[in-house]
Amino acid sequence: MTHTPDLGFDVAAVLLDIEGTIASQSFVADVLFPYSAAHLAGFVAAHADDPEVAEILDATRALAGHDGDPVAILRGWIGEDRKAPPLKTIQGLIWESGYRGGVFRGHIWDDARIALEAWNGAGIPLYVYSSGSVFCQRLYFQFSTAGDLGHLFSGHWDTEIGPKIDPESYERIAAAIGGDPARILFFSDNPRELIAAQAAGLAVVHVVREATPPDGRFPEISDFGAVAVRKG
Ligand SMILES: CSCCC(=O)C(=O)COP(=O)(O)O
Ligand SMILES: [Mg+2]
Repeated sequence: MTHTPDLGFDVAAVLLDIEGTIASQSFVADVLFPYSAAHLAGFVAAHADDPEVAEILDATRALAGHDGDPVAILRGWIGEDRKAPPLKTIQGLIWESGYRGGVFRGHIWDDARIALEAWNGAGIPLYVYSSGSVFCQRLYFQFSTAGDLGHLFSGHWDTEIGPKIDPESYERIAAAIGGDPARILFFSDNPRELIAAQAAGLAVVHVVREATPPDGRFPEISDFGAVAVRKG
Protein backbone atom coordinates (compact mmCIF):
# COMPACT_ATOMS: atom_id res chain seq x y z
CA MET A 1 0.00 0.00 0.00
CA THR A 2 1.41 3.42 -0.93
CA HIS A 3 1.22 6.29 1.51
CA THR A 4 -0.24 9.47 0.03
CA PRO A 5 1.12 12.60 1.70
CA ASP A 6 -1.53 14.97 3.03
CA LEU A 7 0.19 18.09 1.68
CA GLY A 8 1.72 18.84 -1.73
CA PHE A 9 3.80 21.79 -2.91
CA ASP A 10 5.41 22.68 -6.24
CA VAL A 11 8.54 24.62 -5.35
CA ALA A 12 11.68 26.21 -6.76
CA ALA A 13 13.53 25.99 -3.43
CA VAL A 14 13.13 24.91 0.18
CA LEU A 15 14.21 27.00 3.18
CA LEU A 16 14.67 25.25 6.53
CA ASP A 17 14.94 26.22 10.16
CA ILE A 18 17.10 23.80 12.19
CA GLU A 19 16.12 23.50 15.86
CA GLY A 20 12.61 22.12 16.32
CA THR A 21 12.19 21.63 12.56
CA ILE A 22 14.72 19.13 11.22
CA ALA A 23 16.54 18.70 14.54
CA SER A 24 15.56 17.98 18.09
CA GLN A 25 14.93 20.88 20.45
CA SER A 26 16.15 18.74 23.33
CA PHE A 27 19.50 18.07 21.62
CA VAL A 28 20.07 21.82 21.34
CA ALA A 29 18.73 22.61 24.83
CA ASP A 30 20.18 19.65 26.73
CA VAL A 31 23.46 18.99 24.91
CA LEU A 32 24.64 22.02 22.91
CA PHE A 33 23.62 24.81 25.28
CA PRO A 34 25.07 23.19 28.45
CA TYR A 35 28.33 22.48 26.57
CA SER A 36 28.63 26.12 25.55
CA ALA A 37 27.83 27.29 29.10
CA ALA A 38 30.39 24.94 30.63
CA HIS A 39 33.17 25.93 28.21
CA LEU A 40 32.45 29.65 27.90
CA ALA A 41 34.81 31.02 30.57
CA GLY A 42 37.66 28.70 29.54
CA PHE A 43 37.19 29.55 25.87
CA VAL A 44 37.23 33.31 26.53
CA ALA A 45 40.34 33.00 28.73
CA ALA A 46 42.13 30.86 26.14
CA HIS A 47 41.33 33.35 23.36
CA ALA A 48 42.06 36.57 25.25
CA ASP A 49 44.25 37.83 22.38
CA ASP A 50 41.93 36.78 19.55
CA PRO A 51 40.43 39.87 17.83
CA GLU A 52 37.34 37.87 16.74
CA VAL A 53 36.59 36.97 20.36
CA ALA A 54 37.30 40.55 21.54
CA GLU A 55 34.78 41.76 18.95
CA ILE A 56 32.17 39.27 20.21
CA LEU A 57 32.69 40.44 23.80
CA ASP A 58 32.37 44.10 22.76
CA ALA A 59 29.17 43.29 20.87
CA THR A 60 27.87 41.46 23.96
CA ARG A 61 28.40 44.50 26.20
CA ALA A 62 26.90 46.81 23.56
CA LEU A 63 23.77 44.65 23.19
CA ALA A 64 23.42 44.29 26.98
CA GLY A 65 23.73 48.07 27.30
CA HIS A 66 26.23 47.92 30.15
CA ASP A 67 29.87 47.17 30.86
CA GLY A 68 29.34 44.06 32.98
CA ASP A 69 31.22 40.75 32.74
CA PRO A 70 30.50 39.50 29.21
CA VAL A 71 30.85 35.86 30.28
CA ALA A 72 28.08 36.34 32.87
CA ILE A 73 25.93 38.16 30.30
CA LEU A 74 26.40 35.36 27.75
CA ARG A 75 25.64 32.68 30.37
CA GLY A 76 22.42 34.50 31.22
CA TRP A 77 21.46 34.59 27.55
CA ILE A 78 22.10 30.84 27.19
CA GLY A 79 19.72 30.26 30.13
CA GLU A 80 17.06 32.43 28.43
CA ASP A 81 17.63 30.85 24.99
CA ARG A 82 18.18 34.38 23.72
CA LYS A 83 18.95 34.37 19.98
CA ALA A 84 21.53 37.14 20.38
CA PRO A 85 24.03 37.29 17.48
CA PRO A 86 27.20 37.58 19.66
CA LEU A 87 26.05 34.57 21.70
CA LYS A 88 25.32 32.53 18.57
CA THR A 89 28.73 33.41 17.14
CA ILE A 90 30.69 32.42 20.23
CA GLN A 91 28.61 29.25 20.71
CA GLY A 92 29.59 28.11 17.22
CA LEU A 93 33.27 28.63 18.03
CA ILE A 94 32.91 26.71 21.32
CA TRP A 95 30.91 23.85 19.79
CA GLU A 96 33.63 23.25 17.20
CA SER A 97 35.76 21.39 19.77
CA GLY A 98 32.76 19.25 20.75
CA TYR A 99 32.07 18.21 17.16
CA ARG A 100 35.70 17.66 16.22
CA GLY A 101 36.42 15.84 19.51
CA GLY A 102 33.45 13.47 19.01
CA VAL A 103 31.65 14.70 22.17
CA PHE A 104 28.39 15.04 20.20
CA ARG A 105 27.01 15.01 16.68
CA GLY A 106 24.36 17.28 15.18
CA HIS A 107 21.00 15.61 15.61
CA ILE A 108 18.72 15.29 12.59
CA TRP A 109 15.39 13.48 12.52
CA ASP A 110 15.43 10.44 10.20
CA ASP A 111 12.25 11.48 8.40
CA ALA A 112 13.75 14.94 7.78
CA ARG A 113 17.01 13.49 6.44
CA ILE A 114 15.13 11.13 4.11
CA ALA A 115 13.02 14.01 2.75
CA LEU A 116 16.00 16.34 2.32
CA GLU A 117 17.96 13.67 0.46
CA ALA A 118 14.98 13.00 -1.81
CA TRP A 119 14.38 16.69 -2.55
CA ASN A 120 18.08 17.26 -3.19
CA GLY A 121 18.09 14.25 -5.50
CA ALA A 122 15.11 15.75 -7.35
CA GLY A 123 17.13 18.91 -8.02
CA ILE A 124 15.39 21.15 -5.48
CA PRO A 125 17.89 23.54 -3.89
CA LEU A 126 17.82 23.44 -0.08
CA TYR A 127 18.74 26.44 2.07
CA VAL A 128 19.05 26.89 5.81
CA TYR A 129 18.04 29.90 7.92
CA SER A 130 18.81 29.44 11.60
CA SER A 131 19.65 31.61 14.59
CA GLY A 132 22.80 29.50 14.92
CA SER A 133 25.73 31.14 13.10
CA VAL A 134 26.50 29.98 9.57
CA PHE A 135 29.78 28.59 10.92
CA CYS A 136 27.86 26.55 13.49
CA GLN A 137 25.30 25.40 10.90
CA ARG A 138 28.04 24.04 8.65
CA LEU A 139 29.65 22.18 11.56
CA TYR A 140 26.24 20.86 12.59
CA PHE A 141 25.66 19.18 9.22
CA GLN A 142 29.29 18.15 8.67
CA PHE A 143 29.23 16.27 11.98
CA SER A 144 25.61 15.10 11.95
CA THR A 145 24.22 11.88 13.38
CA ALA A 146 23.70 10.77 9.75
CA GLY A 147 27.25 11.60 8.64
CA ASP A 148 28.37 14.57 6.60
CA LEU A 149 25.20 16.14 5.13
CA GLY A 150 26.83 19.41 4.11
CA HIS A 151 26.51 18.59 0.40
CA LEU A 152 22.70 18.73 0.64
CA PHE A 153 22.59 22.51 1.11
CA SER A 154 22.99 25.26 -1.45
CA GLY A 155 23.30 28.08 1.08
CA HIS A 156 22.98 29.18 4.69
CA TRP A 157 21.80 32.32 6.47
CA ASP A 158 21.90 33.35 10.11
CA THR A 159 20.64 36.49 11.83
CA GLU A 160 23.28 38.59 10.04
CA ILE A 161 20.59 38.80 7.33
CA GLY A 162 18.12 40.04 9.96
CA PRO A 163 15.93 38.66 12.77
CA LYS A 164 13.92 35.53 12.01
CA ILE A 165 10.66 37.25 12.95
CA ASP A 166 11.15 40.17 10.53
CA PRO A 167 9.57 39.87 7.05
CA GLU A 168 12.45 41.88 5.56
CA SER A 169 14.85 39.03 6.41
CA TYR A 170 12.80 36.68 4.25
CA GLU A 171 12.58 39.28 1.48
CA ARG A 172 16.39 39.47 1.47
CA ILE A 173 16.71 35.69 1.43
CA ALA A 174 14.14 35.36 -1.36
CA ALA A 175 15.99 38.00 -3.39
CA ALA A 176 19.25 36.11 -2.88
CA ILE A 177 17.65 32.82 -3.96
CA GLY A 178 15.94 34.55 -6.90
CA GLY A 179 12.61 33.88 -8.61
CA ASP A 180 9.11 34.04 -7.20
CA PRO A 181 9.05 34.08 -3.35
CA ALA A 182 5.80 32.08 -3.46
CA ARG A 183 7.82 29.16 -4.88
CA ILE A 184 10.08 29.09 -1.82
CA LEU A 185 8.73 26.77 0.88
CA PHE A 186 9.82 27.56 4.44
CA PHE A 187 9.62 24.99 7.24
CA SER A 188 9.80 26.11 10.88
CA ASP A 189 8.53 25.18 14.33
CA ASN A 190 8.07 28.84 15.26
CA PRO A 191 4.76 30.53 14.25
CA ARG A 192 6.34 34.00 14.53
CA GLU A 193 8.89 33.00 11.89
CA LEU A 194 6.15 31.57 9.68
CA ILE A 195 4.10 34.78 9.93
CA ALA A 196 7.16 36.83 8.92
CA ALA A 197 7.92 34.50 6.00
CA GLN A 198 4.29 34.58 4.84
CA ALA A 199 4.33 38.38 4.96
CA ALA A 200 7.30 38.25 2.58
CA GLY A 201 5.28 36.04 0.23
CA LEU A 202 6.87 32.66 1.00
CA ALA A 203 4.87 29.44 1.31
CA VAL A 204 5.16 27.94 4.80
CA VAL A 205 4.74 24.71 6.73
CA HIS A 206 4.59 24.48 10.52
CA VAL A 207 6.59 21.58 11.96
CA VAL A 208 4.95 20.37 15.16
CA ARG A 209 6.88 17.84 17.21
CA GLU A 210 8.36 17.50 20.72
CA ALA A 211 7.23 20.50 22.79
CA THR A 212 5.86 22.56 19.88
CA PRO A 213 2.10 23.05 20.26
CA PRO A 214 -0.14 23.00 17.16
CA ASP A 215 -1.08 26.47 15.99
CA GLY A 216 -3.84 26.00 13.42
CA ARG A 217 -2.95 28.93 11.15
CA PHE A 218 -0.56 27.06 8.83
CA PRO A 219 -0.26 23.77 6.94
CA GLU A 220 1.14 21.50 9.62
CA ILE A 221 3.26 18.33 9.76
CA SER A 222 4.81 16.24 12.51
CA ASP A 223 6.73 14.04 10.05
CA PHE A 224 8.36 15.05 6.76
CA GLY A 225 6.84 11.96 5.17
CA ALA A 226 3.52 13.81 5.29
CA VAL A 227 4.54 16.39 2.71
CA ALA A 228 5.12 15.93 -1.03
CA VAL A 229 7.52 18.55 -2.36
CA ARG A 230 7.95 18.63 -6.15
CA LYS A 231 10.20 20.73 -8.33
CA GLY A 232 8.02 23.19 -10.22
C1 LIG B 1 22.95 25.51 14.13
S1 LIG B 1 22.36 24.57 15.43
C2 LIG B 1 22.38 25.61 16.82
C3 LIG B 1 21.07 25.94 17.20
C4 LIG B 1 20.94 27.25 17.92
O1 LIG B 1 21.84 27.74 18.54
C5 LIG B 1 19.68 27.90 17.83
O2 LIG B 1 19.47 28.91 18.48
C6 LIG B 1 18.67 27.32 16.91
O3 LIG B 1 17.71 28.19 16.50
P1 LIG B 1 16.82 27.90 15.20
O4 LIG B 1 16.73 29.26 14.58
O5 LIG B 1 17.52 26.89 14.34
O6 LIG B 1 15.50 27.42 15.71
MG1 LIG C 1 13.41 26.53 15.29
